[in-house]
Amino acid sequence: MKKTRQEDYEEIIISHRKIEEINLQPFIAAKELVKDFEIGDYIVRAVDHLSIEISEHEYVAIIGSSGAGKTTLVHILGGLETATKGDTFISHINVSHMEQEMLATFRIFNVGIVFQNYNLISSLTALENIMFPMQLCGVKHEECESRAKELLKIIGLAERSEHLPFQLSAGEQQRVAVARALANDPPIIIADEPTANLDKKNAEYIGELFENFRTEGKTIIVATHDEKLIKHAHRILIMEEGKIIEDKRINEISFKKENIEIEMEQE
Ligand SMILES: Nc1ncnc2c1ncn2[C@@H]1O[C@H](COP(=O)(O)OP(=O)(O)OP(=O)(O)O)[C@@H](O)[C@H]1O
Repeated sequence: MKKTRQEDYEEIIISHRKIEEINLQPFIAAKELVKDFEIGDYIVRAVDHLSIEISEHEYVAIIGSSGAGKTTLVHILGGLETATKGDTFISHINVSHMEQEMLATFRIFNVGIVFQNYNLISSLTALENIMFPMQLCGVKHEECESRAKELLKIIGLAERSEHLPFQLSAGEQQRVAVARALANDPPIIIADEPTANLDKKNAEYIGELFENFRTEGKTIIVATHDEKLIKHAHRILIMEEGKIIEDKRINEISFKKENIEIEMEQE
């Protein structure tokens, strides 16, 4: 359906502001999502008529076997990917039909993203990588630098600000990526297997950082197999073949958590 000029205008306003500032609570909802990938004549259905609601300040871990659709779902919920069918609402704003450029702007203010492979810009130092999202938002250089330095301190890498990604270990690179995700202080953090390439100590550290962000009020959605992240979650979604087959709040699962850990260790 063609949008009216007013709707276009509202989208532009919304995409350039933080959802908190327009007085809407961070809240994510997906309705009847379907995501198909077409490879020639072959269609892979990665997400299959999936609906979910996530409240603000929830820490949600999405688990499930390889190919279950976790990455695809996290990407759609974070506005990184669009669904083939269905709607995604971030704080009541339907982002499913937003134009790519606007969606990118909306994301940069509202969603911090952490990838498995860090995705740092190799020619920029740790400090510059963290400054980058703020620069995209038009924040003044001094302000970007001071916030980036503050974030480097939080992640314990204040001394490494001038180092390029290749001069940092995997764990350090991921910490920089986490700091970058926080640069614009977004209300939502999404992460896709953020500890997959890290050793136990670094994975624990990322788990603790996420736990801190949760207590600060961020909404966190993480696709993971890692118990060190899952143990901090309020809610666990188990996916299979593009569907959520179990949706458990932490108080329901606390006594069953060991089972989940055992299952995962056996994988
Ligand atoms: N870009 C793509 N093109 C084609 N098929 C894709 C694409 N991305 C994902 N898929 C397919 O969609 C399904 C779900 O993939 P997805 O990466 O979301 O699963 P996952 O649960 O995250 O798996 P893993 O734990 O191995 O990362 C898989 O069958 C995968 O092959």
